[in-house]
Amino acid sequence: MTDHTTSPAWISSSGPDGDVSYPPAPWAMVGQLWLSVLKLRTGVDELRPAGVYGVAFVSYEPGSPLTYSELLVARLVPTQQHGRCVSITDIWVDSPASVAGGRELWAIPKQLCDFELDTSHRGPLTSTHWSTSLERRPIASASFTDVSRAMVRIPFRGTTWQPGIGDTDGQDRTAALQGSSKALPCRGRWDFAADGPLGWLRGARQLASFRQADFRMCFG
Ligand SMILES: CC(=O)CC(=O)O
Repeated sequence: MTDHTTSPAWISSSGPDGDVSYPPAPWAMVGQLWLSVLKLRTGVDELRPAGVYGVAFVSYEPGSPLTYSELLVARLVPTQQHGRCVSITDIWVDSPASVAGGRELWAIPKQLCDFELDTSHRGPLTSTHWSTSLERRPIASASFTDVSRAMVRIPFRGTTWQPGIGDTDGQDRTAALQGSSKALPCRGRWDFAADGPLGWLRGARQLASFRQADFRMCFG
């Protein structure tokens, strides 16, 4: 994890994990993303109803203003102003600056956890294993094999909508995202710890997985 905090334009914050500074919006990020789409039969609460969810591991790499790992769960929600938006229900990163920036700029409810990432290449094939834990207790792990690096770059765009949180004084926030990546379906297998914060996804049916290799994204 590398936080570059020298620019005076960065925003200082006494975030939930101590004093940090983070870049102003938008964030121009580069990295790697692995996403699986799951169908949850039984809702958990108002924010997590039955339906289709995306669960992803992301590595924001050098070239990004903040570098960190991320685990997120999101679903599509209808909004009046922006149509269907991505809404993140659960998210962890390993950068206190990213926690503060995500929460204060966009109401993204980031928390901290620990990550392990292991990636290896054989020819065009990439094999990847991710795991996460919170105070040594597992949250989720996943393994993927993909050939996305061999794909041509294709554009993507979207909008996130987040319900208000304390860090935004209860105000909803939206953020535009757009970029490009080398994206293809891949093989993915997830395990959610039964007694962890994503245990509610254990029974969800996995529908498909995708890898976005070498993405470039402008967020916010
Ligand atoms: C730029 C971002 O905040 C994206 C994320 O970390 O989810």
